Amino acid sequence: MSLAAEIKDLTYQFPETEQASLWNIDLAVPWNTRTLVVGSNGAGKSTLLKLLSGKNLCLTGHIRVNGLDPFSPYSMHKNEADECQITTYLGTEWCHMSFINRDIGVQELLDSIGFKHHRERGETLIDILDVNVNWRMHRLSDGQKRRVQLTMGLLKPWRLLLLDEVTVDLDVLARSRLLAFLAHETQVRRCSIVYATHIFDGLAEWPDKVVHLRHGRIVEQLSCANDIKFDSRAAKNVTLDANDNSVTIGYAKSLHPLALAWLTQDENKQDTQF
Ligand SMILES: Nc1ncnc2c1ncn2[C@@H]1O[C@H](COP(=O)(O)OP(=O)(O)OP(=O)(O)O)[C@@H](O)[C@H]1O
Repeated sequence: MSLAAEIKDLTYQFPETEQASLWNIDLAVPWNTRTLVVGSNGAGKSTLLKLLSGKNLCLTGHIRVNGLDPFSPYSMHKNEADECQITTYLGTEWCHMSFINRDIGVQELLDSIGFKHHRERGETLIDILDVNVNWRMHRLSDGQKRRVQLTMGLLKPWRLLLLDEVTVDLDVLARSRLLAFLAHETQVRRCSIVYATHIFDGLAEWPDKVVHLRHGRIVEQLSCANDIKFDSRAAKNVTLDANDNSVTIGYAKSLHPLALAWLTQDENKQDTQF
């Protein structure tokens, strides 16, 4: 099978709405790749990811994940031959689930979803996301809850990971480590990631492809290797070349490197100061 996901001529309209949220979408997601989806609020990013995850039924167009219709009950969870889930969708809806605010321990939650079968992955994630298994959910900050969500959501390996703006309340250090872990996953095993976000710090070299959604339509698809150049001497922040569809990005002012350095220092000082 040559593609992790494939969408052809997909138009999607929610029931009881007057116009479609996605129009004529064509997208190919090869194996071992990372695709970043960029677009304004309401552009259709979540709708696209939910269709790929099989949460919504698509009646027009063609959509396949791991070669199967994601809405079919056969394709949803397990790949018969291995321990992988076909898709994992992680979105912000998790915050509204009732158990998030219950007096329940993190280890108990992890055990309930099969931590002992995926102990090595689980321990790596706990480490990366700096989760304390003795935490009680009802006493956590939003960012700590998000770390638990990600540890739980990423515990079982997947074939296609759909990330719907779930790094928004992670600190820069946790986010940077998570992005590195995810990139590594796509390099060492057969899987791919589609990630919709509004936060671009630390993502310059992360994706293979950047997809621009505007009002439900894909208006640009850039290959990071072929179409995007970073040039610190460029006169403008961004130059879009209409002839060959390429982009040159100049020096971008950002406090991200400073925040990353400070949090790394904070972590090293934690043990000695307290
Ligand atoms: N359940 C729903 N019922 C009807 N319309 C919906 C529903 N969910 C989303 N829409 C509409 O579909 C369009 C795309 O919404 P979507 O949530 O995919 O945008 P998005 O790009 O993820 O936005 P954001 O950046 O704000 O999360 C919007 O016009 C929205 O109003």
